[in-house]
Amino acid sequence: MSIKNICCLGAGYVGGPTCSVIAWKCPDIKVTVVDLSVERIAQWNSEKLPIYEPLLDDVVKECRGKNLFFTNDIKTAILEADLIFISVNTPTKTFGNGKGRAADLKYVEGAARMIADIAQSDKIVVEKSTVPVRAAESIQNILYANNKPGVTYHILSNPEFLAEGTAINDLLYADRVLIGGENSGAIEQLCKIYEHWIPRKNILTTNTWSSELSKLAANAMLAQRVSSINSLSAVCEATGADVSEVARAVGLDSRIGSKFLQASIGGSCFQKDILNLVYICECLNLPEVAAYWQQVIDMNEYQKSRFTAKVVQALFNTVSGKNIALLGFAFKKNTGDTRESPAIYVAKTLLDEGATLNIYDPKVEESQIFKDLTHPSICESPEQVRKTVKVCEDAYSATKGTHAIVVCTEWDEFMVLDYKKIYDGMMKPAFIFDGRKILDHEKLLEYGFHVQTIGKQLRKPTPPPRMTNNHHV
Ligand SMILES: NC(=O)C1=CN([C@@H]2O[C@H](COP(=O)(O)OP(=O)(O)OC[C@H]3O[C@@H](n4cnc5c(N)ncnc54)[C@H](O)[C@@H]3O)[C@@H](O)[C@H]2O)C=CC1
Ligand SMILES: O=C(O)[C@H]1O[C@H](OP(=O)(O)OP(=O)(O)OC[C@H]2O[C@@H](n3ccc(=O)[nH]c3=O)[C@H](O)[C@@H]2O)[C@H](O)[C@@H](O)[C@@H]1O
Repeated sequence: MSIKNICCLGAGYVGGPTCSVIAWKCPDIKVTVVDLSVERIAQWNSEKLPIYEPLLDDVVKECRGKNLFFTNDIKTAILEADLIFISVNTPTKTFGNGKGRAADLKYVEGAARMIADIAQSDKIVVEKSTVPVRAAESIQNILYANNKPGVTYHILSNPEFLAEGTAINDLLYADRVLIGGENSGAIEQLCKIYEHWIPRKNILTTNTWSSELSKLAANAMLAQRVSSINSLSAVCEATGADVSEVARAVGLDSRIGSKFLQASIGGSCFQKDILNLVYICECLNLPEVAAYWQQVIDMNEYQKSRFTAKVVQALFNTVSGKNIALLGFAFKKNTGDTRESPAIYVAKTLLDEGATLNIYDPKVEESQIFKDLTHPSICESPEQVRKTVKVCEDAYSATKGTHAIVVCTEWDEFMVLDYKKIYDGMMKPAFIFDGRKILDHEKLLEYGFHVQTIGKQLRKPTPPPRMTNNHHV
């Protein structure tokens, strides 16, 4: 038997792009993506997709209505499917045991219960969400606790390694696809799907627990590199070394490699997975291992707070009553996702210090910015946030009349702005804080900006020419 019908539970940043690519590459397979959210499914069926991801629109347009469907009819989709991906969210728990660290598996459990309630025939159930090691065991227990006679489930782990902003390319040209499981027949069926476009040598099969742990390990090691270079950026600022030069020199060692060595104001999505890894290590009574990975998270937090403290300090230790422009709100370029975005931290700190903010991001909706900044964990007074934050249409209107600019996301368009024009429209002295190291700092200094960035000391701006008698007309 080969797979003819796929259902994906969860139409998010993973379920949507992954299933769109599967549908595109496997025209003989019907792919149905379902979600509990009526609004999200309506967006997937509209002209404006619920997530921004380069190339995604093209792939969806190519397949939607042919062999790719988005629906809230979860029941029919599960009944028809031979294979079901669980791609639901696994956020950090906000309550009870493991609060603030453990992954909240309620959505995974909910998905497993739905399958158990609805399924009438054999299913391959594929865990695509990022989960703690041995989560597949819990899924299996739920499925078999409600077992109907004659229905067999095979549970596989198939973690996703795509990064937002490059999801389609990551899916099309994956370094590897990882499939963990115990049933060789089920593994083979999933391999066959990927083999439509991924060379067999790049499809790795392991036992279930190795697969689950490899996902957390990959994210932990990526995060560790970012934390390592960020820690060195502080040393650079204190010594006169330049972190970009250090990263280049270090990265040319083929054992180290040059990717993922970009110092910045701090990372994102990683955080929930490393927190989860730390929690698992503690539960396994491995405190030294837990402390090791905790330090990776702590360094990320330190980087955010260090950068924001520098902003306040440079602005004469007070931002109260000052108007500051935040360029970028997404956690990285080419996505509208703001989950764990360092911009939220920067905005919160500046608002707490009494600043007013103008925020501009090319892809984050105004409603999302206010949702993030008025979240109870961020602010006590949503009214106050609404009074002190303005979401702007473009970078020029956001920066006009402000005392300072903070670049929070590395959007390409921020590199090519007319900074002379921006400087002229700002209060003086005009400050710019490049949290992503994307701007031409020497040019900015020439225009008269006070410039600060990560991992590099910059000289003072050239002072304006002194007035002499010759200048009087
Ligand atoms: N965002 C990313 O770049 C990556 C995320 N992951 C992992 O993939 C998983 C999903 O992440 P995202 O897609 O970003 O989350 P998301 O929050 O964008 O999407 C999850 C969707 O699942 C839906 N959902 C929850 N319970 C459901 C149920 N029982 N039936 C149907 N739909 C249900 C939610 O309504 C939501 O729309 C997480 O475990 C995440 O850690 C893995 C690799 C990359
Ligand atoms: O499991 C996940 O959620 C995904 O997490 C990351 O993907 P993502 O968070 O989308 O984006 P990254 O490109 O990894 O960036 C994460 C953060 O680190 C920052 N970063 C990244 C690289 C770098 O060199 N420096 C740096 O500061 C980015 O700006 C961003 O804020 C991983 O790269 C994916 O492989 C993984 O599938």
